[in-house]
Amino acid sequence: MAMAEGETAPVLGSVAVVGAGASGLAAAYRLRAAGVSVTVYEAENSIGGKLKSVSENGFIWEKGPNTMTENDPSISRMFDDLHLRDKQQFPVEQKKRYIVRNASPTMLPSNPLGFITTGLFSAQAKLKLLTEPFSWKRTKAESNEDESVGAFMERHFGDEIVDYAVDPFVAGTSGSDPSSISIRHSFPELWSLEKNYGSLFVGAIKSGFSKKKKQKLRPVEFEDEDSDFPARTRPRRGGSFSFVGGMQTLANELVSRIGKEKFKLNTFVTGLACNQQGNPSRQSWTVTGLETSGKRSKRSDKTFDAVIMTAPVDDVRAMKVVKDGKPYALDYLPTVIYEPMSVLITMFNKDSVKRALPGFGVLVPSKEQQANGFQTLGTLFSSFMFPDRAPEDQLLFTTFIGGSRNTLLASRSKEELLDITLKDLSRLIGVEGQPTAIRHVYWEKAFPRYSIGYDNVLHSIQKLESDLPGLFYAGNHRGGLAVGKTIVSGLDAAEQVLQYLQGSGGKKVFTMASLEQPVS
Ligand SMILES: Cc1cc2nc3c(=O)[nH]c(=O)nc-3n(C[C@H](O)[C@H](O)[C@H](O)COP(=O)(O)OP(=O)(O)OC[C@H]3O[C@@H](n4cnc5c(N)ncnc54)[C@H](O)[C@@H]3O)c2cc1C
Ligand SMILES: C=Cc1c2[nH]c(c1C)Cc1[nH]c(c(CCC(=O)O)c1C)Cc1[nH]c(c(C)c1CCC(=O)O)Cc1[nH]c(c(C)c1C=C)C2
Repeated sequence: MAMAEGETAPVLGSVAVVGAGASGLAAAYRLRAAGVSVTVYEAENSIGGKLKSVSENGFIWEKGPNTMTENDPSISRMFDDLHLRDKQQFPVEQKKRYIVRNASPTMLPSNPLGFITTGLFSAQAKLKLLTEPFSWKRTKAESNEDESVGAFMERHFGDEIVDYAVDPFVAGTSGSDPSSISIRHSFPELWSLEKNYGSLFVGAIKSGFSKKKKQKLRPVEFEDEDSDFPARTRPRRGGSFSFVGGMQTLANELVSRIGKEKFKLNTFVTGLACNQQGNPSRQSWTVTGLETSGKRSKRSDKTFDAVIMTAPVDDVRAMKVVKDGKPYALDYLPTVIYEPMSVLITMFNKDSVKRALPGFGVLVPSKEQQANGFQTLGTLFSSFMFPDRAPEDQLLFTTFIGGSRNTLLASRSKEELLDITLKDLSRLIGVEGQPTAIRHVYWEKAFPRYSIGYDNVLHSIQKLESDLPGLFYAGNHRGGLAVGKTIVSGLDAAEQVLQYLQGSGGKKVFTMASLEQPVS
């Protein structure tokens, strides 16, 4: 519909987004693109949530995520729209990853020949893996009840693969351990493979499991005269990546598109009120925020058509919610277990590291902690992955300590954690002497644990949304911990809000001439 000179596009509605992490920013970005007026509430003094890059003295290091993957077309569309392609940064070495075996970093095989020759697994373990289609145990397969990742994978591949592949992978992607997390919620694709095919091997082949992961990405759509591929068909680069300047660059690009003026920083949302009397209508939501500046706090109430909530479930439970004038109890929201994690950043002169390894990083299995006294979960070779993260003569490492395995270690002091880190790095990569600089970040609630019985959390979130029309939940408490998954979660919530504003699902809430303005 053409607009008269000077006429502004009709505001399609007003939405509050609580939380300026990856999911909240993605949701706000999508809503703005569709012409919705957004207000983003953020308790902290900065945006990004767990996305926090620090640039100082020639180093760039991450408090939270170091990399992400582009595992959904909606992320690709967002990157193209934000012109992020030329800011994407791929690690120098994607594949070289190490797992400690017999106290020594051993490269994880990345192809069939490597698998045959690797010293990471014994011949029996290799045989067990190769004969999985015939040897996997069906005990739990028929039942629908949940199962731990460890028990599931042990049924298919045996305990050595669990100890030296599954255990470090789980630690390195969630800070948890195979016996504590649910297969159905942590690796739903694997769970479905067993349901549909029994053997994971057979299922992966028949379902094109790995091909499907690659196909999810659209070919790149831009003219590039010196490309090897004809323009418009060049496949997207796979694997994990960061951005020039660190992961915070993604958050900053989203904020500049959304508009800084849409953000209320230092504003903790303490309460929500919805007044619909059973009939969702415009401006039926009131958000109460407590803005802190120095020692002073100021309460503010503002009304909206809908709310997207990305705060952790524990924070939501602490909020005061009123529905049609009566208190709405949130005590059905279950307590979520969170993995604590300390991140220790160390910088060294290059000549202090006698056996530097080329690659992504090294993971320490639980068995190696128990048998050989290691105490770290793993270390990213940050400046090897991204050489611009440290001055030419320095090396930057990111070490993770804690998680479900070493809960108490996570909250130790920087000095104690440095001592633990230096001991492990000395044995693994020949670090000598003291680092030139150290940084320490402690995340008390680094990751929600997708434990067995996590259905309770998911069902309670669904109840929250169905009891309170116009409230939509997004973030890493469902759909996955990865940055990419939380972005998709935020984009999905925005799509649901757009449908809600249009009044689909039976209840006509608002009529709009044109709902969606395509994301350019
Ligand atoms: C140390 C670490 C390393 C990681 N590494 C990786 C990695 O390499 N790759 C990867 O893909 N993922 C990684 N992750 C996971 C990923 O970073 C997170 O899962 C994801 O960023 C979470 O995004 P979110 O929007 O769900 O939540 P968050 O980023 O936690 O954002 C929620 C926001 O809500 C705000 N908030 C909470 N309560 C309120 C309130 N009442 N009012 C207002 N605001 C509120 C918070 O301040 C926060 O800013 C890592 C996470 C950590 C902690
Ligand atoms: C040693 C501990 C950790 C390391 N990174 C994290 C922890 C707890 C946090 C983390 N890293 C990734 C994710 C997203 C997981 C996902 O579902 O995609 C999270 C929450 C990325 C990642 N890290 C590793 C893998 C295999 C992935 C998935 C994406 C990719 O393949 O790159 C393994 C890994 N993590 C760490 C190291 C040192 C390492 C491998 C050597 C550190």
